Amino acid sequence: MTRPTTEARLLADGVPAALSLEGVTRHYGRSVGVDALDLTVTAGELVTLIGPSGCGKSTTLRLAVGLERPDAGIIRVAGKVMADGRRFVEPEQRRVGLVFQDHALFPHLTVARNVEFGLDRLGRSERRTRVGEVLDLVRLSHLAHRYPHELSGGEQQRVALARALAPRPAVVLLDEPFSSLDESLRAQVRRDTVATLRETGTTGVLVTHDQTEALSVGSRVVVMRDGVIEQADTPEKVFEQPATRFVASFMGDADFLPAHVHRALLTCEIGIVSTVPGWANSDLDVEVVLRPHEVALRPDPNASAQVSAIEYHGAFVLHHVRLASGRTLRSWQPHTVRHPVGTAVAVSVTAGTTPTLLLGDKAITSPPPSSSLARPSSEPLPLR
Ligand SMILES: Nc1ncnc2c1ncn2[C@@H]1O[C@H](COP(=O)(O)OP(=O)(O)OP(=O)(O)O)[C@@H](O)[C@H]1O
Repeated sequence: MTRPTTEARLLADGVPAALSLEGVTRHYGRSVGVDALDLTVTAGELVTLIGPSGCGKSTTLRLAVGLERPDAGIIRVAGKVMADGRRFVEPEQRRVGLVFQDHALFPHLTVARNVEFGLDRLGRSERRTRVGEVLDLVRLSHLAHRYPHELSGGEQQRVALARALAPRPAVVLLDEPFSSLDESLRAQVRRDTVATLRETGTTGVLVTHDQTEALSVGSRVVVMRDGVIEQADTPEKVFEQPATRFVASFMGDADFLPAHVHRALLTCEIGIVSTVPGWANSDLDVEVVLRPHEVALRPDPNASAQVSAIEYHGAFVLHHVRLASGRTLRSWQPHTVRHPVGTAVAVSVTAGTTPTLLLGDKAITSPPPSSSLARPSSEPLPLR
């Protein structure tokens, strides 16, 4: 990712970014926590942070909240420097709220006292008013006098959110806040949490392991790997236009086939995939990324591809198809369609698909100069 300029750390109307990390590095001996990380979260954004275990998600949160000191780089909250080579602001002075996976409520304090905990700078009546406001916000006023062990997991999570929001932080960091909840509760608590953050215009950074959660919750998705950001983009771009091979395979299922672009026509083992506008004069070997929802199947006794496995997922059935080359593609089919293992199938790409092309491990959107044909052709023929 390119380093943000000073301007990029400001919103158009001059409001500073809620959180920015510039060139932030934190190593632990020989292992990399984060490495020269640049991340800017604008006020009101809800960013999801995702990546494989050990990629530096928690380190990023710990640095932002002040539980870690960076080896290098600058961390700002609401435009103010929290950490750089000289300064280090303690966590309680940062205006950064934190919600943990295990909620981390004080077991000996009631709900109201838990929420009141970070409000010691307010007078008693202001504290009470604020506690009432945030408990109303998370719809828990009626449980204000209960203790954490008298609450469900979802209610505990709402108390943790209320406690984080009470001091009006510039940004709330949520470290896998739903992962201790069972699946049916998780979706509801997630919806409530996102609604509360949006309703209050709170800036949030949410760490998750769950690709669907990252895509559905975030206004922007940040994909990390080995302490660096691979791609930070809208959910649609991260899924539909992954910047790298890693992002393509980490954010959803993806298969890769050797392919060729010649005069804007993209072909691979299964035939013509699509046209590639703007590549009229190109001749280049690439790889094409195909996701299972983009792959269509039709039984055809003369076809060389065969269904090699099927997985029933409820609403959809995932078909694994072995191509003549021995490579495998996957295809989602509706639950009413099940081609038994061994069925010969014709494989094609569903209409309207604009697949990602890879050159090495990077996606390419325009033809490299080296791919140019000596003799230019006219524009590509449209596909029928
Ligand atoms: N206190 C520490 N001492 C040594 N190494 C650490 C320490 N904290 C983190 N690391 C290392 O830094 C890297 C990033 O860790 P981090 O906890 O940020 O990853 P993560 O993306 O949050 O992983 P997970 O998804 O498993 O929680 C890992 O290689 C980890 O082993």
